[in-house]
This record gives sequence, structure tokens and C-alpha cells, in this order.
Amino acid sequence: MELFSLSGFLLVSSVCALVVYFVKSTVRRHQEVSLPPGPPRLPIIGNALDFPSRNMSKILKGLSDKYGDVVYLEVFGQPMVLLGTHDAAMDLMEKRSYKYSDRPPLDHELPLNECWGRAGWDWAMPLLHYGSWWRRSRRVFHDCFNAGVITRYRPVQTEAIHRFLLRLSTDPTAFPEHIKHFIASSIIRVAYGVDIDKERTPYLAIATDAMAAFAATFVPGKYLVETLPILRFIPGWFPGVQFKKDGKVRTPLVQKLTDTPWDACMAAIVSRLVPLSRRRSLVSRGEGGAPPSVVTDLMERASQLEEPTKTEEIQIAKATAAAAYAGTRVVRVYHSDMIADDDLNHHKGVRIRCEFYHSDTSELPDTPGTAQLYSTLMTLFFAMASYPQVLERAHRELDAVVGSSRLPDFDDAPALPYITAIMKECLRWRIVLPLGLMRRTTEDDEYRGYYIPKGTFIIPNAWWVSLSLAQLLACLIQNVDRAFTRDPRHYPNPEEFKPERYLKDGMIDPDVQDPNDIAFGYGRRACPGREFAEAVLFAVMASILHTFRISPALDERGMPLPLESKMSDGVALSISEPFKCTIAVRSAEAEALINAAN
Ligand code: HEM
Repeated sequence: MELFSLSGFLLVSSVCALVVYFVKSTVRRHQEVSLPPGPPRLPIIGNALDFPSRNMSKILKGLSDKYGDVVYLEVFGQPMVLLGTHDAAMDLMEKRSYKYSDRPPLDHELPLNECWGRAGWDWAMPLLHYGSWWRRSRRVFHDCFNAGVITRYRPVQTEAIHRFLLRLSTDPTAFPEHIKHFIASSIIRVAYGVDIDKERTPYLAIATDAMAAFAATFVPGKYLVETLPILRFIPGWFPGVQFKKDGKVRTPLVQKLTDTPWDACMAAIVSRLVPLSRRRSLVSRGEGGAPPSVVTDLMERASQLEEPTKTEEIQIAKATAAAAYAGTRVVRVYHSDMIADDDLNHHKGVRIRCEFYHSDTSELPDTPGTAQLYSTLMTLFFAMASYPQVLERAHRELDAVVGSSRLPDFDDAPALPYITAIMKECLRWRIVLPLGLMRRTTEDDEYRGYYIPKGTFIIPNAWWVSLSLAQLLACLIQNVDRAFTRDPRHYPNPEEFKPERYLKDGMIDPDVQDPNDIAFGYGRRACPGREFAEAVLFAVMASILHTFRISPALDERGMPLPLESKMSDGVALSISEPFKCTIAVRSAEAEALINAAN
């Protein structure tokens, strides 16, 4: 009996131990793989109601404040993770870039996509999947826009800067249009070798149409088919199948964007009947021919390849030039909702919503490839009018280094750290893409004990709202970066425009976190146009500051008007509303320099 009760006791205790072990390990496993915290989800639609279609980065910032720097959301079954700090973005998008570098899928990968509106954009690098085609495209883009190569574009960019200064001195009130024209003309010249100031081309209008089509298509949740893919099977003639009708009209607009300047460039190459290599040497000797452009360089390279690589490389070349021409704009509207309802346009019978940076009466078409550069330059004008002491210090540095006998140049960068600091501060103070560009994970992952499933969309939110005292204390206690560009430990008084924060002993201080590392994105998908953008921003900013005074506009009694910059409320942030400021050439010498350069 005793033997029985002992063995029974042992048996029961072993079973109990096993049960406890099983329960404990299940709970631990559950804890280990639990999803990050986030707002409660409703059946089927999940967090669709928490996911804003306007003021996106501001509202998502509210979620990060409430749930922490890794927030889980699910919209119609699609997992999404919102990253609220630079630390988290670095940990995942930079250090684990190999699994965080995909982009959300395009519709054309799904069945029956004959005429769905997103078709036509499959060439655009910002939208490509993380795979071999993207890798090849990225390599080609890098070959055309890396720090070593971009110096070749400097002569045409310098010319564009000088023309911009002349326009600004002649008609300073139209400064937003001059900025747009400057950026578009220099990028089109770099990409295709076409001078839009001298040749009449439809390129700007084509890009405007294509971008309007893009903006109208890539609005999250606009078409029910996105959430109910089964609708793809409904024939186009069926009432209410708007996405197919829209797609039929928009796809040719997008094709024009890639084909028209490319075809013209090809025709020019053929008509000149001069081998590309010969033409380049003629140009370098100043004996005529087209200036070097991305297209001529890539065609020359492709001409030395064998099929089928040759055809593929030409395809990539075409996409690369178009990405420079329109890519930055694509980046901007990809998950943008900044299309105001009153900006409605009718295009070829289809109602499409156009995106404009400001609601002025400009006759200039909205230009391609300009979004981030445009916004950053608008920030410069706003900051200079608001912070006269910064402008004065910039003038002092430029007078000491460049002097009154010449205009600044790209090569002056190392000797002008304060101007470089102004550029960094513009990129930080009004970050242009606060939500970066959405990524998608390619593998299951675990981060800080949370499970992040494969296929999750990753959204970094570098929104620039300042921290409350309580939030700041929480950051200090947890030792995490908060709000990326607004972290007071890296950027004391973050709301202040203070370029000197980047300087130490008259040089750029390497110990201050570089805001450009945030503004241009993370890891393998970080902006490949960064060096190009930084160089051109420096050169144009130095030239503006060297030759102009910028101050608040005056009222009729000659009193300074309060400066107000209305920010667009979408994903991509810019000082989109026009603001008034007084822009005047600094001196007779500056005027003479501008005139002499043109
Ligand atoms: C102030 C200027 C600019 C800023 C702040 C900026 C910022 C960005 C950001 C945040 C991304 C997304 C990176 C990510 O996924 O983490 C991006 C991607 C990209 N940018 Fe820029 N950009 C600028 C100018 C340019 C210019 C001038 C070009 C072209 C010459 C360019 C071409 C691209 C391309 C092609 C991508 C997609 C890269 C990929 O998906 O692999 N950007 N940019």
C-alpha cells in the first residue's frame, strides 16, 4: 500500500511538474513571441480607424508617446510596426537591414492586373522589391550619383545656380518658383543633358501629369480593391470598378515620363552619329557635343555589353535616369495624403487629384524630382528671415573665406563649416520625409522580446514635435532617443534654429549626431541621392547667402510682419504654404558678381 502510495505520489508529482513546466514554458514562449504593444484591434478591420489618412506623422507620434517606441498596428490583417525613436530605427533598419529592406508589394504582383492604376510604376527604384533587380538598379544609381562621379555634373549645376541667382535678383518675390525651376532644370540636365532654359521641351508638363497620376493612385485606402483583392476579378465594364478605369488612363501618363526624354536622348545620340566615347572626349576638350549626362554614360557602358545583359542594363539605365528626374517626387507621394480636396483636376476625363506645394498663381508647372530639395531650400529662406543673427554670421564667414571678388563654389565646403551647419540644421529643423519610406520585413524577427512577423510594414516616425517634460524625463530614465530630430540630448533647444550646435573649435563637431543620417533614411535603402543632394544644397545655399539679404516682409508702415510658416499636413513635410519675406541683393559687388556670372 505504502509502495503504491509512494509510486502514486511520484507519478502525480512528475505529472504536476511536467504540467507546470509545460505551462511555464508556454507562457514564457508566449511572452517571448508576444507582439509589441499597440492600440486594441477591432475584428477584421484591426486598427484601420487608428491609422490616419491625414496628419499621419503627427497622429502616429501620439501612438508612440502612448505605447512606446515600438508600436504594433494591424490594418485588415496587415501587420505594421511603428518606430518612434532613432535607436529603434538604427537597431532594425540599419543593423538588421538584411531583413528590413523590402518595400510593400505593388498590385501588379497580384493576379488579373491588366489595367489597375498602379501599373506603370514598376520601374521606380523606391518601390522595387529587395531583390536582384533592385540590387542592380541600386548599383547603377550609385555609379551615377556617388561622391566621386557627381563632381562631373558641377559645371552644369554651377550654371544653373548662377541663373537662379539672376532670377532671384530680378524678381525676388517669386522665390518659390525660382527654386523649383532651378532644381528641375539642373536635374533634367544631369539626367538627360537637356537644357530646359534653352530647348523647348514638354518634360516638365509630362512629369507634372505623371506625378498627378501617382498622387491620385498612391493614396492609402483609396480603392477598396486594395483591401479586397477579390474585386480584381470584376470586369472593367462593371459599374463602380473605378480602379480599372483610372488605371487605363494613368498608365500611359507614367510611360510618357520614362519614355519621352529617353527617346529624345536616344534620337539625339543616333542623329549625331558620333560614337559616345568620341563625343565625350570632344566635350572634355570643349569642342562641342552634349555635356556628360547619366543617360550618355549609361548607354556608353551598355554598348560594351553582350545580350541579354545589354538589354537589361539599358532598361535599368532608363529607370535610373527617370528615378533622378522623378524619383524624389515618387518618394514623397508614395504614402502621402497631402492632396487637398480642393486641388481637384480633370485630366482626360478622369478626375485626379493634383498635388501642389503651394496654392499660388504660378504659371510654372510643378516640377519633378524637387520635393526634398525644394522644401529644404524653402526652409533656408524661412530660417534666415526668422534668425537674423544666423544670417549675419553666415555673411561674416563667406566674406572672410570667399570675399567679394567671386561667387562661392562646391569646393569651398571644407572652408565654410558654418554654411554646412546651416544646411544640416535646415534638414533637421524641418525634416522633409518624417515617415521615411515604408519598408517590409522579409523574415520573422524578435526585438526587445517582441515578435515582429515576416511581411510587417515598418514605419519610422521622425516627426518633429517637441517633447513634454514628462516625456523628456522618461527618455533620460530609459536612455532612449525620442523623436529623432527633436531629442534635446543631441539637439538642446530643438525648436531653435541653431547651426552652431554642429560646430566645435570652428569645425564640424563629429560628436554631434548628424541629422542627415536621419533625414536620408537608414541601411541598405537609405537615399542613394544623398551625396548629390548634400553637394547641391551646400553650393546653392552658400551662393544665396553670399549675395542676398533675407529678412521679414514689411507692412505699409515699414514694420516687420510676423513670419508664419504653415506646414503641409501630410506625410511628407515641407514649408508648403508660401510665406512673405524680403529678399534683396546684398551689395553692388554682389550684383556685379551675379551679372558677370550670367
Ligand atoms: C534633401 C534631399 C533628399 C532627402 C532628404 C531624401 C530622403 C530620402 C529618404 C528618407 C529616402 C527613403 C530611405 C529609406 O527607405 O530609408 C529616400 C530614398 C530615395 N531617394 Fe532621396 N532624398 C533626397 C534627395 C534625393 C535626390 C536628389 C535623389 C536623386 C538624384 C534621390 C533619390 C532617391 C531614390 C532613388 C530613393 C529610393 C532608394 C531605394 O528605395 O533603394 N533622393 N530619399
